[in-house]
Formats: sequence, C-alpha cells, structure tokens
Amino acid sequence: MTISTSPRPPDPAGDGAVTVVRRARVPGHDGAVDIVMSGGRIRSVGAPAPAGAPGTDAGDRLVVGGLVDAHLHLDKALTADRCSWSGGTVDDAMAETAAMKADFTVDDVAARAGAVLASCVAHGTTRVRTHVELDPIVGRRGLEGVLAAAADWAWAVDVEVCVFAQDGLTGSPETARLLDEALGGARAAGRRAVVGGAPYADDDPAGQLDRVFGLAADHDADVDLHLDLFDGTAEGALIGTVCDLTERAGLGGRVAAGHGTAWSFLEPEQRAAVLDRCAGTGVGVVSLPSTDLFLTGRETGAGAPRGVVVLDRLVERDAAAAVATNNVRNAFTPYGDGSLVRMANLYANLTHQASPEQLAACLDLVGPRAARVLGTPAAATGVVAGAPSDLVCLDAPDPGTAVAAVAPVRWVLKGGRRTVTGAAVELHPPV
Ligand SMILES: O=c1cc[nH]c(=O)[nH]1
Repeated sequence: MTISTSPRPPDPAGDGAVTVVRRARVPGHDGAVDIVMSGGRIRSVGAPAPAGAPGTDAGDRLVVGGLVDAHLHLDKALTADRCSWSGGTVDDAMAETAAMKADFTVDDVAARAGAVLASCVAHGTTRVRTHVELDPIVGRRGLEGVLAAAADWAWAVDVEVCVFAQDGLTGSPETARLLDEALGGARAAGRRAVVGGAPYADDDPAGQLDRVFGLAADHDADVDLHLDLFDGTAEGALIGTVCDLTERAGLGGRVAAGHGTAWSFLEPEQRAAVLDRCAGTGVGVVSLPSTDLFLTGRETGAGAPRGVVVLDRLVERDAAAAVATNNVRNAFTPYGDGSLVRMANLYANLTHQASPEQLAACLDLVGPRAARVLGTPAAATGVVAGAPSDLVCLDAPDPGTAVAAVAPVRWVLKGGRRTVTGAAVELHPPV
C-alpha cells in the first residue's frame, strides 16, 4: 500500500460539535443507520441524525469500531533485512534479535516504529499495545524510540507500552532494575503501566512469573505474558500458574496470555480446560497467527512448528480474546504490514472458520473483544453509545465479508476526526 499524506479535511467545529456518519452498516442493526457523535464519543446509533449536521457518508458500507492490536513488537519491527534467516526456531530468532539490538539507536527504533504505526493507522488500527524489550543489551533505547513514535502518532492511534524481558529476568538484576524504573516512569507520566514476560526464555520460568507479578503489585501494573513454553502438558504451558497468580493478586481482567503457540498441541479436553480456566479467571488470550518459526527442530523437519491457539471456546463463552499482529518483518517472521483485517483473515484460514457468523467473530477478535483483553469493559467498545468515536469504514457490506475478502479501508475517524481516507480504486474497462 502506498501511503501519502494530505491536509486533513476541515473539522466541522471544535470539541463538542455534533458530527454524524450517515448510511452505515453497523453489526447488530438492520439496514443502514446513522451514527451521531460529539466530544469524541458516540452519542447514538440508529436514531436519525439531526438535519444539517456535518459528517461523513458511509455509502451503505460496514462501519466498525477502530481496530485494536493487542500485541505488536514495534521496537524490533522492520529489521528482517538485518537477519541471516539461519536456524528457524524461536531460540534462533531470539539470538538474532539479541545480536542486532546492541546496535539499535533511539532514532532507528523511532523511525521503524513510526513507519509501522503509519501502516497500522492506514489499515484502520486506532489502538495498539506494543511489547518493548528492556535489558542490558538495548537499555532504554527501544523504549525511548517507541515512546517517541507513539507521541508522533498520538493524533491517530493510542499506543500503550508493555515492557518485558525477552532474554531472561531472574538472572539479570539490571533487567529487573530497568523494568522497575520503566514501570515507575509510566505511572509518574500518567501512562498505563503494563509488565510482560517471556518465561520460556528464563532459566527459572516459574521464578520469572513470580517476579513479573511482583512488579505488577509494586506498580499497580497490568500483566501481559509471552507463553510459548511446552513440555507436552498443560502444566508445562504454565498457564495454570498464571491463572493462580492472577487470582491471588486479584488481577482478573488485567492479565493477558499471548502466544500460547504450544497449547494447540494439547489434547482437546486439556486445551478446553486451559481456556475455561482463562475465561473463569479473567485472563485474556491473544492468538498470533503469523509466524514461520518452529518451537524446536526445524532442521530435521521433525520438530514442532508453532501452533495457533483456536479461540472458539472463549468466543462461545463471551470471554476476552484477541488475534494480533505480533511481529512485522523481523527475525520472528518476514511477513506483515500491520493490517488487522488481513490478520483476522489469516486466523480464519488457519483455524477453519467458515460461516458468516464465525468470520464475523474473527473481526470482533481484532476489535471489541481485543479491547477487552486490554481491560476495556464490553459496554464501552465498538459502535455503541458512550464508546469513543473511533470508527473504521470497510469496503464490505458486513463483518464476515470484510474478513473473507480482506476488505480495504475507506476511511477512519479517531475521536470523531478524519485520520484516513482510503485510496479509491478506479477501473477503466474498454468501451
Ligand atoms: O514471536 C515472538 C516470540 C518471542 N518474542 C517475540 O518478540 N516474538
């Protein structure tokens, strides 16, 4: 996609002005309806718009809430051209990243993160949780670069940062100090504090989980974990421990379990029990369908490729769950452009979603349901009165078609203001 910039169309008036979207197809409503907004919030959906109010015409197309990327590594995005592509396992990708991040500068990270945010915005994303590595190799440079890019793009996308140790925590007092400092800094600056972890990369995985929940308690932070560990059992996947710690800390609704790439190898009853426990505990699950990596043994062809967690059970239970981007063209995957509609389509393909309802549920996994993983109550997400007026018009009549056809974006509003106008495709058949 070519992204060009042009002056924003004039805003009808300052904050508080009534603006409308006319002729919008909104899930849950029959036919095309009007959406009335003011002060950055949706005021009504379905009631006729006041005559003469300025606004936007959806032209009988689908309008959904701004898309939500619950798991995106901005600090190491767009580094695929620095990789050797030898190996092909998660461990190899971590080693490649550890080597290259020694050379990251704040400006380098900010430029790459900004380029990815531009593409996310162009594809309809209005909220991102980004996972940023802190350790003695990269120090604070990744964090500072990402915060600079987030500030540049704040007019179009809300970015919240999850700081985490990719290369081990329990054996690295300096990493613990950096995390503690970053979480304190986030609170002091009035930002949300989120602490992550990658226990599979720690000599003491359970010990890392204890430390992460300890940091969360110290800073009133949310928790967001990479859970790839696997020894063939549900216990090995560590999710039971995460649920125990969540319950003990009273953090239900504020903990996300991302990746879970190995849970897909559990027996169906075990997997169902894991997901039920997550739903019951308030641990949101984030499935990441884009990866070329193996957990182990790519070279022999006999190893285990990373799997994709199927979220059907959580959708049936109306629990918090998301599909997200994870990596954009780095050592963990050569793919990606930040499009969540494409990610929903990929997830649908890989997990065999077929009916219009199943496909629509996939769009929800990059929209309101993903927002719930990030702690937003169900009643405050999507195209409902009271929710932020962050809206995306997709070139499709309904959510299922949008996912099946990877519908392009027609326009995006952030806080009721136009941030994106999609490129119109012109066809010129012979006369
Ligand atoms: O996919 C992965 C796994 C670990 N860390 C990442 O950044 N991405």
